[in-house]
Amino acid sequence: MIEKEVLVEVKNLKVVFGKGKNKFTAIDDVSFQIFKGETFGIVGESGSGKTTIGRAIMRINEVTEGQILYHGKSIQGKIPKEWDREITQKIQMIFQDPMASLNERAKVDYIVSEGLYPSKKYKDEAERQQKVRDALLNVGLLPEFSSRFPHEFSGGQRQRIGIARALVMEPEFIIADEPISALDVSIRAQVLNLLASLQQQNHLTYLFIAHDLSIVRFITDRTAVIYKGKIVELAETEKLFAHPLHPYTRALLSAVPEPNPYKEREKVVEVYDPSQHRYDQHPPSFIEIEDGHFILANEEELADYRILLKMEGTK
Ligand SMILES: Nc1ncnc2c1ncn2[C@@H]1O[C@H](COP(=O)(O)OP(=O)(O)OP(=O)(O)O)[C@@H](O)[C@H]1O
Repeated sequence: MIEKEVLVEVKNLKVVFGKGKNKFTAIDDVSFQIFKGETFGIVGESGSGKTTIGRAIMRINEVTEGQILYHGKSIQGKIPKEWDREITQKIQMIFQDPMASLNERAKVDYIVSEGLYPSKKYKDEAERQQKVRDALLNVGLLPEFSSRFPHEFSGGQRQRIGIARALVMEPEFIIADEPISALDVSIRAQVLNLLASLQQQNHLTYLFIAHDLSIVRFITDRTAVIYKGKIVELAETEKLFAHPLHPYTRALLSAVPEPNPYKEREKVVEVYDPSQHRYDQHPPSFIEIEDGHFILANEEELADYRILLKMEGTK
């Protein structure tokens, strides 16, 4: 087996918002690794905690318990200044809504440079401007656009500006939080293809957050399925789609429209009922059921899943 280099490791992450009666556990004991060069997907319905995980890695959301490691080193709490600067540069985020995430009063030049200014990654003004021009070109925009304001652009172009803002930092790891879901259906594929080619050119690693399974299937290598703050299943994307084990994953997948209209009629949409698990007496843990395939289950369920896997394997 090829040894995979772990770039990001999230260990037993817990994020709790609020205090006292308003306390809300948004992320509960979540663990996963992201390998260098891959696209790792997190998929789940609205409010399941996808963005909270991304924001915890970006150090926007505070970690209540657990650890986040980058290249094996902690990125939380009190860390050396040099390391802080390095991860601020290397980890970038692309946001969901390009209409809301760009400063309307600033020109593109300033928006794209925002991360550059404190990073000291350029020696003079000419070099900074050159970096902005290169970033714009890399995302398929004209360098002259740097003197315009966000309102002069379409949704797709604005998202390209958001991508340029991340790219100009020469990142290694990009968290893309539903980067195309706010865009017109007609331009989604262009932006996805742009992200894919930038990954190739710049050897990037992506954490791709989405609720749309067909996009996840298209772009990710491995996928984690999240339900109410817990990852219920994680596997190579093709495997997950071919042999989903957890009832929540099965329900999610059963709701995806089939490309073949004749097959659609035969398809049974499964409904997930969380009360089917008897976790009061036998709590679950996140277990590797086969190589690289993890599932949230207790002992009893695990035995059932093993049988299911064997049956699917012999089909
Ligand atoms: N700063 C906060 N304070 C209190 N609750 C929060 C905060 N941020 C997020 N939450 C709550 O945590 C839960 C998870 O939110 P999160 O945004 O991570 O979900 P999501 O899966 O990304 O959903 P969406 O697809 O709608 O963005 C939600 O119930 C949300 O209301």
